[in-house]
Amino acid sequence: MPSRKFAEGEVVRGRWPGSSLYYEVEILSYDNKSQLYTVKYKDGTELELKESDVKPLKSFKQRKGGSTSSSPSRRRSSRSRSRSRSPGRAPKGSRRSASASHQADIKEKETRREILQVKLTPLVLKPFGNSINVYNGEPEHTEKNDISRKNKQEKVILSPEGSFIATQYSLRPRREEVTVKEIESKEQKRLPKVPAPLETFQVTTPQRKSLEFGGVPGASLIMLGLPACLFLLLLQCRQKDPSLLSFPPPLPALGELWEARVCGIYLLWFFIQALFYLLPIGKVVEGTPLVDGRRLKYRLNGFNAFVLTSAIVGTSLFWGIELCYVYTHFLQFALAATVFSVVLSVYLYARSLKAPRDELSPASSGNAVYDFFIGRELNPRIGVFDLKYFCELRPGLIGWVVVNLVMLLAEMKVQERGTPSLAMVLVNSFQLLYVVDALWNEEALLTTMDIIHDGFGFMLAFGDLVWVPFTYSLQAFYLVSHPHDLSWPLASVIIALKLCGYVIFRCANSQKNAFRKNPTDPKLAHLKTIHTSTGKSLLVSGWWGFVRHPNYLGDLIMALAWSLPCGFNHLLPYFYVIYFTALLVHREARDEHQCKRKYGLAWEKYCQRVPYRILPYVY
Ligand SMILES: NC(=O)c1ccc[n+]([C@@H]2O[C@H](COP(=O)([O-])OP(=O)(O)OC[C@H]3O[C@@H](n4cnc5c(N)ncnc54)[C@H](OP(=O)(O)O)[C@@H]3O)[C@@H](O)[C@H]2O)c1
Ligand SMILES: CC(C)=CCC[C@@H](C)[C@H]1CC[C@H]2C3=C(CC[C@]12C)[C@@]1(C)CC[C@H](O)C(C)(C)[C@@H]1CC3
Repeated sequence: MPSRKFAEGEVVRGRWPGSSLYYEVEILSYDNKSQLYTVKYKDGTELELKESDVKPLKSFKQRKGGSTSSSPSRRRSSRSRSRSRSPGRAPKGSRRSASASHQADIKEKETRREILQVKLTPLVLKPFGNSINVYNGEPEHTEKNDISRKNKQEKVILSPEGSFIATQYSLRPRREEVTVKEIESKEQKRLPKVPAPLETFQVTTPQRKSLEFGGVPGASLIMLGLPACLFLLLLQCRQKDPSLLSFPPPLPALGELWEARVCGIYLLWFFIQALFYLLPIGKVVEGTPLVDGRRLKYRLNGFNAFVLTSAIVGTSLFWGIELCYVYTHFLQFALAATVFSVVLSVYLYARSLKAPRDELSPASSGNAVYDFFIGRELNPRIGVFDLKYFCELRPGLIGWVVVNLVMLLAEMKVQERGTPSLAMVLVNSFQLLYVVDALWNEEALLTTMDIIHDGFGFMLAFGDLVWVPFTYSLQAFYLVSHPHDLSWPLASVIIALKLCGYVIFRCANSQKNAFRKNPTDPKLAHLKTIHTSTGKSLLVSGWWGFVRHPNYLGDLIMALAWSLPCGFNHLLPYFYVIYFTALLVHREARDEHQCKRKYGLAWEKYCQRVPYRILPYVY
C-alpha cells in the first residue's frame, strides 16, 4: 500500500502557492524524505507541493451541493477578479515560441477539454464521498460488481442535468479567459443537444509530455522503413530459397513494378468498398464523445460489405475471371497500394491544415513530419464518409481475405494440385475467422485508440491499406511456392492452439466491451472491480484479472497458429508473429501510459493485483 496518495503521471489539481486557487497539474515525482510532490502546471511551471495542496480532479466536481452557492457565472467573475497570481501567466516576453500557433491550438484544445471536464464529467457517487477530504484518489476497495450500487451510479451518469456540473471556473488561468468565454457560450448552446457521455476519453486525456513512436526520428524511420521492409519481404518470399542466407533478394527495376492496369484495378477495388460503405444498410451507432461533446455517427455494415464482396468474388470465379492475376502481379499491387496510401496521407495532411482546431487528434504535435505520420485530423470526413473508420476495416481487411483466396488458387495452379494443401486451408480458414470476427464485432472498433486517440495519417493509411493486406497474407504467399506437407495430428494440435487463442481473444474482448457498455450487466455480476476517480471501474477478475491484456495474449497465440502450418524450414512465415509481438508490446505500453494518466492510483492498484501485462509469469 503506497504511503502517498497520488501516483507519478497522475493529473490532479494543485494549489497555486499563496492562493486558494487550484489548477490542473501533473505529478512528476514524490520525495519520500521531504514528503513533497513535484508537480507541473500546464504552462510548464514546476513546483513542489505538500500533499494537502494536491486534490484529485474529481473532488472539484463534487461541490455542487457544497457551501458555494453562487451561480457558475457569478462565481467565475468573482474568482477571476482575484486571480492575480495565475500560473497561466508566463513571464513577459517568454510566452510564445516559433511553434506558437500550434501551441495555441493545443492550448485551446486543452481549454476545451477543461471546460468539458467541467460540463461532461459524470457525477461521482456518494461512496467516494462528497467531500474532498474523504476521497483521496485511491480506489476505496475492490468489490464485486454490485448491481444495486451500480444502478445508482448509472442513474446519476445518465441523467443529463445531474451529470454536468460547472464548478471549476476558478481553476482556469486568466490568459485563457477570453477564449474560454467564447467557447463556453458555444458549448452552452451545443451541450443540451448531446446525451450525457459515458466514455470521456478525449475529454479527460491530459496533455502528453513526449511524442510516441520515438518522436520525429522514429516516425521518419518507420515511414521509410515500413515500405522498404514490405518489398524486401515480398521479394524474399518469391525466391526459391527464401532463407536468411539468400538475403537480400535481387531488386527489380522500379519500372517493372509500375503498371497502370494494376493501379486501375486497385482503385476499382477501393471505390467498390467505398460504395458498399455508403449503402444505407446496417445499424447506425454513435461513437465516443469528441472534445466538443458531439458524437459522430457510424454505420455498421462491414459484415454486409464482406458478404457483397464474397458474392462478387464468387461470380468472378463462376465467369472464369483469372484471379491469379493478383498473384502474378502481387508486387505491382503492393506498389499501387503504397502510392495510393502516400497520396491519401498527403491529402489528409493538407486538409487537416484547414480543419477546425477542436477536430485535431490528441496525438498531433505541431511538428509537420510527426503529424504527417500520426495524423493531424482525428476524424477526417467527406460528408458522412469517415475516411479513417472506412480504411481501418474495409479495403485492407477484406482485401487480405481476398488475397489469401487468390494464393490458395495460385497454389493449386503453380503446384498443379486438384485441391489446396492442408496448410493453405488452415491459414485461409484461421485468417478468415479473424476478419469475419472483426467485421461482426465492428462496433468495438469505435473504442480503440486508433479511432479515439490517433489521427488519420501515414501510419494508419499505410498500415490499413498496404501493411495489413500485403504482409498479413505472407504465410499464404509463402505456401504458393514453398509447399509444406502437414500431417493431420500436427494440424489438430495447431487447430486446438488457434481455437484456444480465439477463445481467449474473443471472451476477453467481449467481457470488456459488455462491461463498458453496461457495468450493471447481470451476467458480469460475479466479477470484481476497482473503482476509479473517473467514475468508470476496472475489471480485476475474470479475463482481466488473469493478465492486464488477455486479448493481446489470445491474439498472439492465434498469430503463432497462423505461422505453424508453414513448417519450420524458414523464418519468413514467422515474420508476422515477430512483428506482432513487437507491435502489441509497444501498443500495450502506450495503453498502459494512457490508463495510468486516466486512472492514477486505481491503475497502480490494478497493476499490483494483476502484475503481468500479457503473458503470466513472463511479461
Ligand atoms: N491484428 C492486429 O494487427 C491488431 C493490432 C492491434 C490490436 N489488435 C487487437 O485489437 C483489439 C483491441 O486492442 P486495443 O489495443 O484497442 O486495446 P484493448 O485492450 O481492447 O483496450 C484497452 C482499453 O481497455 C480498457 N481497459 C483496460 N484494462 C481494463 C480493465 N481491467 N477493465 C476494464 N477496462 C479496461 C481501457 O480503456 P477504458 O478504460 O477507457 O475503457 C484501455 O485503454 C485487441 O484484441 C488486439 O489484440 C489487433
Ligand atoms: C506497423 C505500424 C507501425 C503501423 C500499422 C499498424 C496497423 C497495421 C494496425 C494498427 C491498429 C491495428 C488494428 C487492426 C489491424 C492492424 C492495425 C490497423 C484490426 C483491424 C485487426 C482486427 C481486429 O479485430 C481489430 C480490433 C478490429 C483491429 C483494430 C486495430
